[in-house]
Amino acid sequence: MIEFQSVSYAFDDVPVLRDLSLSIDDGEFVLLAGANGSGKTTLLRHCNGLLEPDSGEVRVNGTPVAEDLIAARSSVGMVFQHPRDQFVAATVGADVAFGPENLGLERVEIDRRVTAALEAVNMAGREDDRIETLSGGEQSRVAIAGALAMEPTHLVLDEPFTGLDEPARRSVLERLEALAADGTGILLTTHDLRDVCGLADRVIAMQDGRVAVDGPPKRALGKLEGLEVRVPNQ
Ligand SMILES: Nc1ncnc2c1ncn2[C@@H]1O[C@H](COP(=O)(O)OP(=O)(O)OP(=O)(O)O)[C@@H](O)[C@H]1O
Repeated sequence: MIEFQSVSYAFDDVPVLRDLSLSIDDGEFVLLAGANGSGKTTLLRHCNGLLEPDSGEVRVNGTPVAEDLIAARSSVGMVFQHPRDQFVAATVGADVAFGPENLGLERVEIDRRVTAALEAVNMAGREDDRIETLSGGEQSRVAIAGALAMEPTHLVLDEPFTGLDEPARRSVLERLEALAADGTGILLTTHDLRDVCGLADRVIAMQDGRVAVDGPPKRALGKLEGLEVRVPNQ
């Protein structure tokens, strides 16, 4: 479970998260929507301690993030908006292995995780491919594999569909659906709910650093007017 308890955060004295409380259950598939600048990315970056609240607390599986950064970073896999900026190695296998290597795991366990993570994103056997030669969709899936290799309880993705064409988008969506079905909690930001909200358990929309709407998609969709979110035709 990821819990935000009265979290406030400001960049240079400009409030971005305002007394925000929220909890995300294990296995829940949550869409985080809202206008540009409403605070979505800032919220995500609190989930594994990339940012720390000015006040309030974030807990992952019961432990305050600030108390145990390694536990938070192992439990919450993070996939950033531009996966290209996230890669640390030249080949797929080396990149996906990087996180487990940093946990100090045995080689055999690292290899097992890399194999499983690449299978989970439909990239099995592509360890030796150079990342620069992959398509955008394949790069997104490798970035997801890198997060999965940490065997997180939650996967947090910032606009994972940016720049992807329809087949790539579909492929990433299918992977996320399969992961959610296997019990991984998913939290993803998007401005466009049109083909994701069928997969989600819950839609949260932010406005000015606060939760403006929170509920199951059917209930939330009717309340999003004015929040700059594309919704399916109803
Ligand atoms: N590093 C930073 N320094 C100063 N201000 C920042 C920084 N990062 C974000 N902000 C500001 O914080 C506010 C919230 O930004 P954030 O990226 O969380 O919004 P968002 O909802 O993810 O937006 P988008 O949909 O455009 O990605 C914005 O006003 C932004 O300008």
